[in-house]
Amino acid sequence: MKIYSYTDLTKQEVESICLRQLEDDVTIKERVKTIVERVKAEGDQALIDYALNFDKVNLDQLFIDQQEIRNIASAIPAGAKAAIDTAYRNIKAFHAAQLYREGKTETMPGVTCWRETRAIERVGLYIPGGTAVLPSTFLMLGIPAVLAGCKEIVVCSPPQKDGKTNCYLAYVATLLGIERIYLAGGAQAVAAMAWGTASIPKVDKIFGPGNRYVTQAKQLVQGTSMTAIDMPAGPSEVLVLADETANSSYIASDLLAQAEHGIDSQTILVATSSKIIDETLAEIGVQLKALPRQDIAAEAIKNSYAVLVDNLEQGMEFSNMYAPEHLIIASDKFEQLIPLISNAGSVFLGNLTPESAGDYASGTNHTLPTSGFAKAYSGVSMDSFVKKITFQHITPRGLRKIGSTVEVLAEAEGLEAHKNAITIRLKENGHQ
Ligand SMILES: NC(=O)c1ccc[n+]([C@@H]2O[C@H](COP(=O)([O-])OP(=O)(O)OC[C@H]3O[C@@H](n4cnc5c(N)ncnc54)[C@H](O)[C@@H]3O)[C@@H](O)[C@H]2O)c1
Ligand SMILES: N[C@H](CO)Cc1c[nH]c[nH+]1
Ligand SMILES: [Zn+2]
Repeated sequence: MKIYSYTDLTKQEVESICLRQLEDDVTIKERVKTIVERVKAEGDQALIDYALNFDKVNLDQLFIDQQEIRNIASAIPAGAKAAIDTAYRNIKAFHAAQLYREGKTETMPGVTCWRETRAIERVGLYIPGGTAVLPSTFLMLGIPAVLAGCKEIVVCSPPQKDGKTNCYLAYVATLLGIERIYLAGGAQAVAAMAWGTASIPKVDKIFGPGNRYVTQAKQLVQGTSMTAIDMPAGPSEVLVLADETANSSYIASDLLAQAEHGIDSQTILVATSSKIIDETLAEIGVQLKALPRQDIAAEAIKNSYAVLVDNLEQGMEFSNMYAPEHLIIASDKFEQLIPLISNAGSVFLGNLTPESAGDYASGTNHTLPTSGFAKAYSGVSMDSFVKKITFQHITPRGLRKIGSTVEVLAEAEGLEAHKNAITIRLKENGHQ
């Protein structure tokens, strides 16, 4: 882990840290373009070939059906079933609370405007399954999709070694009432959902996190097919902002939790003293040894940073520039920092609030913007699965009230037909 002093960094150095530019980004872009083009041209056959190539699985069918999902789900251990049930309830409660009906506004007497919500009809959920299968992501995407009332929910996840999916994912499918899981991963799954293949239906919007291939593919299909995406939700990131009230063992555990996702995870420690940084690095060394995925985590930590700041406010200034997917404020003084947060995907307050709680079970969504996109995007929520359609209605009184305003503005823009759409109505209704 490289250690910097914030005050010694030049503006360019800060910008370069915030860029998270990884060396082979260009190669990934080219590889993804080839994969996407091939799926578009060859459909299912390309998916079968890529499953063999990347996932080392020979597939004779690209999905598992409801009966098979039920069979696989029945093997889930009781403890895991109970934990998934609890997470399901909490995530559902938090998302259901986001469902509210807006009122109507009378902008002028007789001119009424309002919005109504409609579900996006066909949604595609990508559930990562490369280095780890993530049933938690299935909950995070499936619960709001079902609550929103999406008619068709297409689920893709990489095939596992036995050419199927695991019991945790299958159990979540039964909870959500999803009857089919498509066995496709990576950029090829994203391309399949964007254009459709003989087996996998085309969708209107693709959701879900994934590695750099998945994230790049989502960004590519967004610009080239009639498919929207939730946001770029790539390799996991955490920024821990710590002061002397923090516990270095906890900080180390939070950094390692995201580091174990993949070697390109970004784990940043911003601390108000070098003592915290030194103690955390020592703790990381100790805790790493006990991790089954220590090689992955060690590599991610090696590529990460610690930044020494003068105080928490300066730390927030850096954090806002970095715009982390997850921000943990490891300080008892978190209350006073909340108003200073302008860019972050999801925030974890105080020393007893680990990111893992939000990753799995507290209720908030863990599908969040990475790579600095937290400056402009929100994480997945109920809003992601719906469109808001505006409506308006004008009465005779309203027409009289608003008529001349529209006529004058249309004339100012030189758009006579626009003006006439008002004038003709005013005349017919005897007002001019
Ligand atoms: N931002 C978020 O909200 C969020 C949430 C959860 C997970 N994540 C991230 O999701 C990622 C999951 O990654 P993963 O790899 O475990 O699973 P994944 O499902 O995203 O990717 C696996 C697929 O990648 C493809 N692939 C692998 N190597 C390839 C290569 N050399 N060329 C082309 N394609 C290749 C394969 O098709 C494979 O099936 C992690 O980086 C994790 O940090 C992010
Ligand atoms: N930390 C991930 C989001 O970046 C979500 C996750 C799923 N499982 C464990 N963690
Ligand atoms: Zn995580």
